[in-house]
Amino acid sequence: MNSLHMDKTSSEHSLWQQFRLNAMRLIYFGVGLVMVVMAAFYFTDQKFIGASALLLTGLAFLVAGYIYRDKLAPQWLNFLFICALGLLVSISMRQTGVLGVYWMYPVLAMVFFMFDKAIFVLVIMLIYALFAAVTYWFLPFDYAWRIALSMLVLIGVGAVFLILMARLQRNLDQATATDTLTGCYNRDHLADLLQQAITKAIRRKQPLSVMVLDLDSFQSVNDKYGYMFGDRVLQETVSRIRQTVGDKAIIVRSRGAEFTVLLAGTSLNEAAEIGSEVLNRIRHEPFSVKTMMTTVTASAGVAQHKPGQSWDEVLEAADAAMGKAKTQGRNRLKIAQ
Ligand SMILES: Nc1nc2c(ncn2[C@@H]2O[C@H](COP(=O)(O)OP(=O)(O)OP(=O)(O)O)[C@@H](O)[C@H]2O)c(=O)[nH]1
Repeated sequence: MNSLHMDKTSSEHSLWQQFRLNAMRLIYFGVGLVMVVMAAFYFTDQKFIGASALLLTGLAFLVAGYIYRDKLAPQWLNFLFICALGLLVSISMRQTGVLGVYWMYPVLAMVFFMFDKAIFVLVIMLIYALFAAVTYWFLPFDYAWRIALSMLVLIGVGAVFLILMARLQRNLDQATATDTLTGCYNRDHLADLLQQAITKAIRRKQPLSVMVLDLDSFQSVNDKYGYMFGDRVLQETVSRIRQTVGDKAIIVRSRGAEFTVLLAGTSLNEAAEIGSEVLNRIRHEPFSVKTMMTTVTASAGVAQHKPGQSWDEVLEAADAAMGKAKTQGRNRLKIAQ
């Protein structure tokens, strides 16, 4: 039966979010250290105002790096940091001319890691507009247009990188969501899928039922005919479930020979009918591979999501009904009350 410890959503495991977290740690500590070192140079040159500005910003980065070493910092804080860096680079351009340009590129690159998708485009456009304007004001036009163009190239490369990362994440999600033997979803995604199905059902004011189905005495099938034969039985079971519930229903392999089926738009009575049909398809048609053939039965439990119920409560209800079917002799369906 299900053990209900699947509470982390897939987005928390997102490769890109992990990557961002590591990159941000590096950025906070790296930028902080560089600024403190530069502040020391400015102090020795007796440029006290510049040195203080660098020191304060550098310390702010180091403190943020310490506070947000395990989680992403809020977007407003990153926005403040980017504004501060933008300002410092602009002042540096004004004072040192073309030498200040060198700092523009790392600042632009940081924006790619600092902001969520929703506001990233806005921030990168703002910071690009600022740097393009500053370059135009403080440098000859011949320099300015080349620098503005090279910054655009950097942004373009960064954008391609982001798109490739998103694609990689999508492929990875797909691969990790699928059970390689049967092609259904694997149990890691059960919590997310069920939660999404509940949210959708509430929004559409439609019923949602859950069926938990477990093959009976599957160990003896493995023992008698071998693991490979058992594998074929599992694959064939999924195909028989699919023939009954259709392509759109979500089937999750929740354990060895146990499947959880999410039946959107389906009332408890309809779910019971569907469940009985699936059990019939399994029990009446023998499973065969080459010369080996056997009949298999299954036990199932169905439950309908009730208002206010959480995903694990409805799953537990269907699971308990399936457990009852097992204890009452297997090869039957039970309805959760
Ligand atoms: N062939 C095959 N067997 C598997 C796989 N994963 C788990 N199993 C087997 O599935 C069986 C599951 O057994 P259980 O559900 O615990 O018990 P059961 O023998 O089915 O008995 P009941 O569930 O009580 O009716 C175990 O023997 C596992 O070795 C798999 O990927 N392929």
